[in-house]
Amino acid sequence: MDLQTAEFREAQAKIWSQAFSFANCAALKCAVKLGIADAIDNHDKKALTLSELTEELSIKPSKSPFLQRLMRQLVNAGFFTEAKQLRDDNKDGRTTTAYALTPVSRLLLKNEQWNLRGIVLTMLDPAELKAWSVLNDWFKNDDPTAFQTAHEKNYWDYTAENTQHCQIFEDAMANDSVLVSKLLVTEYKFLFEGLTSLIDLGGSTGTIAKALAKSFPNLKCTVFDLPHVVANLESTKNLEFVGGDMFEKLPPSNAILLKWILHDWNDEDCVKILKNCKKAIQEKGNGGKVIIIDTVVYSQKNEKELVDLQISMDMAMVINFAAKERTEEEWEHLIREAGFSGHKIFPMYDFRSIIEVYP
Ligand SMILES: C[S@@+](CC[C@H](N)C(=O)[O-])C[C@H]1O[C@@H](n2cnc3c(N)ncnc32)[C@H](O)[C@@H]1O
Repeated sequence: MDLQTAEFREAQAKIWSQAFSFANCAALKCAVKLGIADAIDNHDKKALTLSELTEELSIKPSKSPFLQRLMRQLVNAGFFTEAKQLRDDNKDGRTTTAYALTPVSRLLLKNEQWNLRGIVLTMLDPAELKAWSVLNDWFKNDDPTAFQTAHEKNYWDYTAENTQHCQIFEDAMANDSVLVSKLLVTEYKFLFEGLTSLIDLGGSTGTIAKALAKSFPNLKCTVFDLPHVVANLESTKNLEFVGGDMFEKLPPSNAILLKWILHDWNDEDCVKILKNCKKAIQEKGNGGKVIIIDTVVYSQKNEKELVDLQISMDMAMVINFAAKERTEEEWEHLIREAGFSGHKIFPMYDFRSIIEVYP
């Protein structure tokens, strides 16, 4: 092998950089856990020097040089930026470097309504990473999922038994649902007009159902999720929480919303869930619909970052659930198999699409 060819250099550089690509993820998680974005944002100048950041984060002064290295990693990855500012102690105009937020790190702020802190903490939770780390073992054993190989339980049983994992998972779901709710009650309001009842199946702690119940006071919204998820959640005038199993009989309803549900299940289970939904809608009478919010893989062919993300999300579905993200053809097949008469796809926002399904 000729070590001097461009091809060889590129190949070995690619392996090195991929083997270290976890460093950006780990640094991002560390930034969330330390609260770096909030420390910067809470400061009057909206920028902090290394010594100020060391103090604000209560970091041991002896570790300050290492904090500088973490910040370099985070700046290099585009999470933060470096700004020049006048030194407080210097009257001759000398400047010092201070760290400031970028549009990316604004999404790590605790009080930012669109924050994605839960997504970062869930995807990089040790329980999730352990499942990725046993993927090779899983390919050679009989376990249903790599998550099962890692934890000897399926994802939902593990989450039910681990309060901390349950909490960060629910936070992650709520993170995404804030954005989706906003779009549903504005740009996609027409989907809900005329409906009298809706079940948000697997609706977690109800972020979307709450937004719909508020925007449509005459729509009776029900969040139907596993009993431990909805226990102790307070119902209001047109919003109620019901604990149960989506594979069992569902309450009759005009419409059923399935957001990020079907990608957690294999085709056979999806058909069971969809058939269950159809029964619940038909029992209510008057048409009705299922509204699926999920990924339609490769629908943004020209946007490499989104395609990369969808491929990685698909791997996460393999690892946790032996399930999948689906292409338009795969969605069509599922919907037909479940006995629905038709559907329409609306590309919603980045990697999210809405699929309106008619009984
Ligand atoms: C990926 S999360 C989606 C949550 C929510 N729809 C959202 O997008 O924010 C899947 C949800 O399905 C729920 N779930 C899993 N198995 C279930 C079952 N057998 N019956 C009812 N809900 C279930 C989980 O508790 C979880 O809240």
